Amino acid sequence: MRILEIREKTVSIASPIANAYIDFSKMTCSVVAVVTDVIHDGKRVVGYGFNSNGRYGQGALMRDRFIDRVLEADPASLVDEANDNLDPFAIWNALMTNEKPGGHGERSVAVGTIDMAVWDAVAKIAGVPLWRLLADRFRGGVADEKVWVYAAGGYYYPGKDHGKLQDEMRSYLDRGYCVVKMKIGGAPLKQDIARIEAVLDVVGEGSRLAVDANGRFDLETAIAYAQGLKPYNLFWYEEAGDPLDFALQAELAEHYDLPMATGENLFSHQDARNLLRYGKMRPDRDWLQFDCALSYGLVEYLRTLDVMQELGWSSRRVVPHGGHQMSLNIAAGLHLGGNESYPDVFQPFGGFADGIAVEDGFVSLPQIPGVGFEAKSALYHVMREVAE
Ligand SMILES: O=C([O-])CC(=O)C(=O)O
Ligand SMILES: [Mg+2]
Repeated sequence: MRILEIREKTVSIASPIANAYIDFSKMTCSVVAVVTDVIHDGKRVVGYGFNSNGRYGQGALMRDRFIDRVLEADPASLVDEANDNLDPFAIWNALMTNEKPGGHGERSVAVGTIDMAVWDAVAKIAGVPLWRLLADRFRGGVADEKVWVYAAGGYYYPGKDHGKLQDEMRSYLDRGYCVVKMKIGGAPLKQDIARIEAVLDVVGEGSRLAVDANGRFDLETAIAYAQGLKPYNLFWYEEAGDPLDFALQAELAEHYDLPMATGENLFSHQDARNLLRYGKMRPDRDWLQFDCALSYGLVEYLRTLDVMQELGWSSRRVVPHGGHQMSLNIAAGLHLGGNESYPDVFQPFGGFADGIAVEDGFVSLPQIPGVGFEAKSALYHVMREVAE
């Protein structure tokens, strides 16, 4: 059993939307195909992956060094004999050969995307959905049958008035979501408060609305927003300050005792550990948003979950960023708290399998082998082209 080829194609996910920090007018995303020599039911097993929005395509890094390290490794060293399958941990070690620690930069995105495709292949070779494989290998066979999801959107874009923002949020509720998320920090506080009130008119209660500042604020602004947001009792206040400014996060906790969330831009278990050690995040109410596709993949995610456990955090406090099916599988198989969803933006990479409806804020899982990409036809169409 061996990997024959790893292909990458960078595709556009450009759109006119903006958060408080970036616009997505030139956003791209890597799609990866890991082609194996395994034939199942007359068909070659190919694993697929893609990186989450917000970081750009990583084809150059993959071609410069990561892909060759896997292809040049002794194929026997990449096989897990006990499970008669490819070994994602050995493949991860091959990917990271001659990489120094620290300075995680964006190589974690390149590795995370390839790792996603490896796990897709591994679950396909095993003939089971990835969430089932993860529950069997790491959680004594117990998987969640459904996963809580929230609808992320509420971006800034030209001409988006309160009416359009309200229509967007109403359409998420109509599609079965109970909690929605909107951007803040791209307009002055007063205007953002008016946007929040407009959305609350639609969703009803603050407990059904999360807000995301995308790391825009300095401490003073973060505190001013905290004070402005407090009366609304929101679901969470996300990424107020720079993702690596743990002192800001810790200080903000002195001014805001309601739930906060962060972590989507921490790309390693060491960075996650620093957040939990120094950021004064509170395990009884705060949320962590580490995204495997950006942070060295599932092999590293298992380490991050271990770090959380060591520091007294339940895995139920993680709701990953990225709105992708890989995290949905991890959420169900490894007992996370839920998953982000982008019902409308970042298509065809956002959203879940065709025909799986959101009911009372929960989705069920695809039953096909692998991550489930083949059950989302618009996405699979893009992926298949990379393998062909
Ligand atoms: O706008 C973005 O970069 C995405 C984001 O922060 C999120 O989904 O939480
Ligand atoms: Mg965010």
